[in-house]
Amino acid sequence: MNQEVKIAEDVYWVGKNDNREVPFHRLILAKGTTYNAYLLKTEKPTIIDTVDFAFGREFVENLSQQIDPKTIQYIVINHTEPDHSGGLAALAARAPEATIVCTEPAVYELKEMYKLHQRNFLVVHDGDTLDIGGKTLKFKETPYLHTKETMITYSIEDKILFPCDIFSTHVANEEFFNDEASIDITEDFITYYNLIIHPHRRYVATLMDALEELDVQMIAPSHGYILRENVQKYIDLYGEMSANTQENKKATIIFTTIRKNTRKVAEYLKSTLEKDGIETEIFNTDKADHDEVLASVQQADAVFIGSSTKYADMIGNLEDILKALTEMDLEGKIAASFGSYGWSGEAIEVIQDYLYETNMTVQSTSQVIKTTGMTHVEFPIRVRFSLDDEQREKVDHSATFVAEQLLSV
Ligand SMILES: Cc1cc2nc3c(=O)[nH]c(=O)nc-3n(C[C@H](O)[C@H](O)[C@H](O)COP(=O)(O)O)c2cc1C
Repeated sequence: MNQEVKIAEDVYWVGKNDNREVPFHRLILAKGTTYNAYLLKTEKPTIIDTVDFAFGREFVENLSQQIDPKTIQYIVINHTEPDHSGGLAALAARAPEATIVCTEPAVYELKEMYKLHQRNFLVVHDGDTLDIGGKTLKFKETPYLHTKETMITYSIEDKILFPCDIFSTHVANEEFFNDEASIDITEDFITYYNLIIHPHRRYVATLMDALEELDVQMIAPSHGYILRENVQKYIDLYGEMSANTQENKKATIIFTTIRKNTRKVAEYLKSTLEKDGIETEIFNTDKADHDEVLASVQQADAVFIGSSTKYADMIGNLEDILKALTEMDLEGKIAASFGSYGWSGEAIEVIQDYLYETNMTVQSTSQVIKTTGMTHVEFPIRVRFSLDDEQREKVDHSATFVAEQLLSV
C-alpha cells in the first residue's frame, strides 16, 4: 500500500510514482514521473484527478485503504488526458454514487474513453463553486492549457491550487514537496514548461488572470513536486516564460479573389496579426505590382498566400508569383496557404504544393498536431464561402499560431 501522505488538513496525495523511463509525447521521460491524485476527506469525499491508465486498478486498491470508494461523492477531472483520467473507469466502477465534475468539452471525451455514458456528470463553468462539505472548490477554465477541456480547481479554505498538468515537473520524486527536494527543481520545472506548456503559451494569460483572483499558498499539480515554498516564484516563471521575446516582426499576405470572400479572409488575417503587433502588408495580385509583392515577401517573417477556387484551380495571375517564390531564397520564413472555396477548394492545396517547393517552413495541420497536440489550429486555412463567426474563429486560431511562433523565437 502507498504510505498515507497528508498535504493539508483532510487533503491527501493518493497518486502513483512511476520511476520507469516513461514514453510520453514521443519522448522518454528519463527521470520518470508521478501521477498525482488527491483525496479530500470531507463530508462529501472528493477525488481530484486520477492516475495513468496503466495504474487504474492499483490506484483504486490503494485508495480503498484510506476510504471506502462507495462513499466518494465527487471525482473532479481537470484534464482528460489518460495519464490523469486513466484511473477513472476503475474508480467509477467502485464509486457508484460519485458524480464526475468537469468542463463541458470534457464530458464527451470521458464518456467515450471510459464508457461512462450512464454516469452522472456535473458540468462546471468558469468561476463555479462546489460545496463538498467542509471545503469549497472553485473552478476556473483554462482552455488549451494544454487541451481544450482543461480547468484548474482551487480549494478555497485550504488555499490550494490543483492545476493538473500546469506547474508540473516530470520527476519520479520520492520527496513530495519542493522544499524537501534534494535538488533545485527549477530546471526540471522549466524543462516541463518548455515541453508541454510553451506551445500553448498564449493561453497562459488566461491562467494568470485566473490566479489574480486566488490566494494560492500551495500548488498541488498532477506530476512531480507539490509546491509550497516560493509558490509565487513558480507562478512568475510561467508569466515570464510566456511573455513575447521578439518585436518588429512582419507578415505579407497575398491573395486573389472573384467576389471578395478570399479578400475578407485576407483582411481578417491582417487584422489578427496586427493585434499581435505584427506589421502586415496585403496585396491583391491582380492589382499589385509583382516586384513590390516579391520585395515585401523578401522582408517578411511570415507569408500567407490565398486564392478562391474556380473550376478546381487558382484564379488570376497568382501562379506567376508562386513560381517566382520557388526561385527565391526564403529560408527561415513561415508560410501558409488560405482561401475561400465552395466544395473542394483545390486552389488552396495547389498553393500549398507550391509553398512546399520553396524553402519556407510551411504550416500544416499535421505538423501542428504532432508538435503541440492542438486540433483547433488548421493549415491550410480553408474557409467555406463567406467568413462567418465560426470560420472567423478558425482563422483567428491559425493567425495567432503563426504570430506566436514569430514573437517567441
Ligand atoms: C465559376 C465558379 C467556379 C467555381 N468552382 C469551384 C470549384 O471548382 N471548387 C470549389 O471548391 N469551389 C468553386 N467555386 C466556389 C468559390 O470558390 C466560392 O464561391 C468562393 O467563396 C469564392 O471566393 P472569392 O469571393 O474569394 O472568389 C466556384 C465558383 C464560381 C463562381
